Amino acid sequence: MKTATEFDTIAAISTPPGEGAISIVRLSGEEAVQCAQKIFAGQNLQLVSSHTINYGHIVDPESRQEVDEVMVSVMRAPKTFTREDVVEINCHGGIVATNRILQLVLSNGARLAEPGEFTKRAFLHGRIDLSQAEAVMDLIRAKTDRSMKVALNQLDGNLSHLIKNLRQDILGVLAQVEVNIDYPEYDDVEEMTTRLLKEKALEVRQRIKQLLSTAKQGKVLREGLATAIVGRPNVGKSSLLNHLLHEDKAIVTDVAGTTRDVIEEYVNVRGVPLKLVDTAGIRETVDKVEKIGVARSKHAIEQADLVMLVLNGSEPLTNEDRQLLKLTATKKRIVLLNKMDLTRGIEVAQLKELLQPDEEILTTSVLKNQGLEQLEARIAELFFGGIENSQTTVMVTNARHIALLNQAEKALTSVLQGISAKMPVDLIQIDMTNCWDLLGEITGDSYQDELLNQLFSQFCLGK
Ligand SMILES: Nc1nc2c(c(=O)[nH]1)N(C=O)[C@@H](CNc1ccc(C(=O)N[C@@H](CCC(=O)O)C(=O)O)cc1)CN2
Ligand SMILES: Nc1nc2c(ncn2[C@@H]2O[C@H](COP(=O)(O)OP(=O)(O)OP(=O)(O)O)[C@@H](O)[C@H]2O)c(=O)[nH]1
Ligand SMILES: [Mg+2]
Repeated sequence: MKTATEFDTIAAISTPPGEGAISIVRLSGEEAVQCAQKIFAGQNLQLVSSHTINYGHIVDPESRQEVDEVMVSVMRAPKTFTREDVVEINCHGGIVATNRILQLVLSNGARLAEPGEFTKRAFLHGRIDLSQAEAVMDLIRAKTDRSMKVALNQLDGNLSHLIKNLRQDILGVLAQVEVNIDYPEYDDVEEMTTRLLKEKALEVRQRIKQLLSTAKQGKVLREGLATAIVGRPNVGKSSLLNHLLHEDKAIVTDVAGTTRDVIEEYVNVRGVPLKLVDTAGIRETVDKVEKIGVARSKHAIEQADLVMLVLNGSEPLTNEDRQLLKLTATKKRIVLLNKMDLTRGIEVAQLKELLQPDEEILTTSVLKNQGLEQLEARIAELFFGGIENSQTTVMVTNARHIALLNQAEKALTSVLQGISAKMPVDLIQIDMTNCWDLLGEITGDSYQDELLNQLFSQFCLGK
């Protein structure tokens, strides 16, 4: 068998598997048009203008059997997704027709594309850089409008521009340092040179730190804000979870201690991705199973980005409530007075003394569906209040980028340490150059084949 190369004409089904209105079999490479022409009855695809879509039929050249009625797009290099000749066969979306067309293409000069190979070619041919290629995948996987915007922003090259500018700056300084060393014009050239390096290292490190701070927000966008619903037994925690989920996921009864284990669910509240964790009510308990649940609730509080502390508004504050208030005091939290449909039994003034001075209390009745709009608004406010507008700011969301930025930051710290320790300039230069290299790995200005293989293998087939 011939080994696969980056020069082969590749083909894959680019639409999701299964039944659909239309499916696309995509080809890319030098022989894409010729290959499609062999199985196409209609216009001569080798003669049609580029970027046209052409009606016709797919015919098996061996059996002369008609396979499907199709529309075929012909897009010639270089203005294409891969910068190679691209042909897209738009067929009827059945599994059989689509697979047969793929088989025909494969027996007429194309080989099956590896996952992500189309996008890999777009990268190898310089249409997009590595961070943009990674954004393509993020875009497909995006679960909310917000994370979609962040990915699109990265696909548009905004992170790339930022990184490229930083690298340009570093390169400028490195060049200046070379000149100073080779042609010392002044006596204090040594001092001038280190000052230059120091200024630039500080400036770039500041910008890297700023980028890294967006990573935290990005993690929330991707993974959801870990939100623990806590409170003593029977206050309505599971009812609240069910309300936010719009389904009866957790068992709700009037028996205290109903929830025994931690329940985790993902919801989207006004564009905020929440990873909701319903916990067992916390109280001093003798029941062994419940005890374990309580320990897990405490753990859930520790892990949470946000805590919703539910109190029963119809009863006086208990010791458990006070303990929970204490346990969650340092957390970002929303305090809910639930069961407001019943007569009020809680002393609000007393409760207020246990809260932060500016902390609001939300009154709700999950049973009567009251006060829950305000809760949703509060969640959105807490979340977006801490997040900069991602349409204008670049956000770093990718683990590989974060790791490289952290390393680049360390390299700059070494530069600064070297300067304070009065190390020779050429040693300091090494750290600075290292930083330049590390940043280059984000955009793929320098990369190893192994990385490419690993990255693109995570893509969908046909992408
Ligand atoms: N049918 C179809 N739809 C698709 C894609 C595709 O490949 N085929 N895409 C793929 O995933 C996405 C669109 N992305 C694309 C990005 C660049 C180019 C492209 O041809 N770029 C050229 C020329 C641009 C121009 O004409 O101005 C270039 O950048 O040189 C095409 C598609 C989503 N929709
Ligand atoms: N009157 C009133 N009853 C409510 C309200 N919210 C929940 N309940 C009721 O309170 C009882 C307990 O609700 P759950 O949601 O199971 O409470 P929980 O906090 O999950 O309880 P545990 O799992 O035992 O810790 C159920 O009978 C609910 O219908 C409310 O706003 N008003
Ligand atoms: Mg419960």
